[in-house]
Amino acid sequence: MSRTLLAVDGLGKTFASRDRGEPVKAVDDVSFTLDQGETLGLVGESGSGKSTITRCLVGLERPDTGTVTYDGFDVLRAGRDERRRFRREVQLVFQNPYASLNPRMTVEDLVGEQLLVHQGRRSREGRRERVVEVLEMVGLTGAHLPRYPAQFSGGQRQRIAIARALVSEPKVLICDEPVSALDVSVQAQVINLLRAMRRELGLTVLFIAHDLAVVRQLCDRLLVLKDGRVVEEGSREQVYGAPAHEYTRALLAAVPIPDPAADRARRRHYQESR
Ligand SMILES: Nc1ncnc2c1ncn2[C@@H]1O[C@H](COP(=O)(O)OP(=O)(O)OP(=O)(O)O)[C@@H](O)[C@H]1O
Repeated sequence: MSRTLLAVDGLGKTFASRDRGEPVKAVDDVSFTLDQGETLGLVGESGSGKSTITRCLVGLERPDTGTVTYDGFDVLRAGRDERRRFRREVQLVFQNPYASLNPRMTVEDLVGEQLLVHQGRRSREGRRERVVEVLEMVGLTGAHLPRYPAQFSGGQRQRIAIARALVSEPKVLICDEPVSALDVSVQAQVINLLRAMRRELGLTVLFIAHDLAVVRQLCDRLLVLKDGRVVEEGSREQVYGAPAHEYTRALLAAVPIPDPAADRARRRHYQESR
């Protein structure tokens, strides 16, 4: 039986309105679990509450209600040691690699900093060795160590951000729209990298996105959010094959989703008709 690594129960967050109108219920009684080894997609349009959930999960926002449990302990009320463990084992990859990487730091320092924070015992040489190892895992090399973020393309910067997240050997990766700031041609490369990392490192992934075509390529299970509430939850096959909620059907209708089975059937039909 699979083991639950992260559990969110009854999460709620209301903000005072930015324009002095009605308060905004950004997250409304959201519950879900993330099992070890699985990739769960959190999807919904802009404003559906995805970022607020992520921010509550990693402690950047304090929820009004609910609990977040990681590997058996209550994250929001954890002691120092448990909080440190959570910060090491649960890593984030953000949407925008242009904003998330400090432009004044070299690749060696950007990635190595995470080792200092989480595993301070290593020597400078030991850190460099591990940084090179993880750069090679994401398709970069030791030659990139002295370079600055501005010397890289968007896709390469996201590889650096992924290396930074992976260097402390996390168990869970939370990816908040990790490819939506990238060109479509580069998106596929980064998705393939994430897929390979997940397989090779046995990672558990929470993948947040508004693009259902991207989510389909990666996720085993999906949670569809609307106005801060979960309106649909199911396996990839269920949600894409037979969406139960009107809102999910509308989301699916709005994006061209590649469907290999339908493409094969169309090709067969074409060949047979010739
Ligand atoms: N600090 C804040 N103050 C007031 N309202 C906020 C705040 N943060 C978020 N909201 C509101 O909460 C709702 C959910 O926002 P959130 O950013 O979580 O959605 P999202 O699905 O991540 O959208 P996006 O994809 O655009 O980031 C929105 O209506 C947003 O305007």
